[in-house]
Amino acid sequence: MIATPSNAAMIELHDLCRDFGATRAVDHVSFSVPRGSVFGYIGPNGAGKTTSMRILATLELPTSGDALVDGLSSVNDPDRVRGRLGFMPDGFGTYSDTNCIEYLDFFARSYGLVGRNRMRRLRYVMHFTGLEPLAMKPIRGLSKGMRQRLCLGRALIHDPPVLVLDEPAAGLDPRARIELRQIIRSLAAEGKTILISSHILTELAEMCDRLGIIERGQLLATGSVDEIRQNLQPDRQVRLKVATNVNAAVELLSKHAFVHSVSVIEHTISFKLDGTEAEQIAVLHHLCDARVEVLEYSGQQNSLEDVFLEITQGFVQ
Ligand SMILES: Nc1ncnc2c1ncn2[C@@H]1O[C@H](COP(=O)(O)OP(=O)(O)OP(=O)(O)O)[C@@H](O)[C@H]1O
Repeated sequence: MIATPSNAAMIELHDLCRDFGATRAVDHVSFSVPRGSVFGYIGPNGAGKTTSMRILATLELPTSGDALVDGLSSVNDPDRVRGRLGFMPDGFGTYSDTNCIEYLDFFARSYGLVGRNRMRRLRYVMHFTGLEPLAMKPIRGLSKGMRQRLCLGRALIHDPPVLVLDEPAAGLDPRARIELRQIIRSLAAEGKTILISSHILTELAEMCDRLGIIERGQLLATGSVDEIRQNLQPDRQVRLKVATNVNAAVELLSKHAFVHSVSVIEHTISFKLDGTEAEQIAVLHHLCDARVEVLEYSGQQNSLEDVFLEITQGFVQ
């Protein structure tokens, strides 16, 4: 068997389209996710996240384009894709009378795990998800957070290299959300490649290496949080508060070609910088060298909510 290179793309969407009648749910979407990284798929209701994830998970066929897992087409090679991918859907199954261990064992058997290997995987997944104390508890008695852990356990049971998680943080309380973030990061550290969706950018920003923002089936932006923010807001807004001599500070700032839109209110000067972070630091050095008494010097960025609102337009389909 030829080993996949360590930085190879484990998830690839190639010009993926899916129509439902007149609705184009996924509209020429392409992106890739390298091994061991976490890609956040963010978009409002009806954006096309679930449809693209279901295509990757072989539960839906694309109208055109392809979705690859570890280089295998989910259209042409669905059986081998299923062996390499764990899917956590946004809804739970209908097995509420079974207990946790029975539920996981059912899926372990469905994936063809047998003998010691099955028991080993069951033990590992119960331990990893923290469900050991609840092994015998019926699913209907589980909290939302514990159900999500069980559903993640089900996606992990056959030890797939790729995980596709559809809104796993939905409805979780803050503690459960932090725990989920830790679980996701430790899975990525183990080398798993993860595609995870949400409506909310702030919910995923910290746990993802890269993000894709989708609306009405179209991918509107991709990159790290900083890249997306930088593309949207190339100018840095800086706020400077000085103890004395505001005019000297303003004069000094105006000597920098990349400083513009300077405004002053009492001892506070606001300006825009179209330079890099290093240039922002150079401006501060210049002020200090000229003995301007700086009380505050801070760069201001759009909040993640602002970034999301700026990219999306609020269309729902
Ligand atoms: N089986 C289907 N039949 C008809 N239309 C569908 C079907 N599945 C999805 N759609 C439509 O495709 C579009 C994308 O839906 P999808 O569920 O992929 O979005 P989503 O981003 O996952 O939304 P949500 O966050 O609300 O789950 C929506 O307009 C939806 O109504």
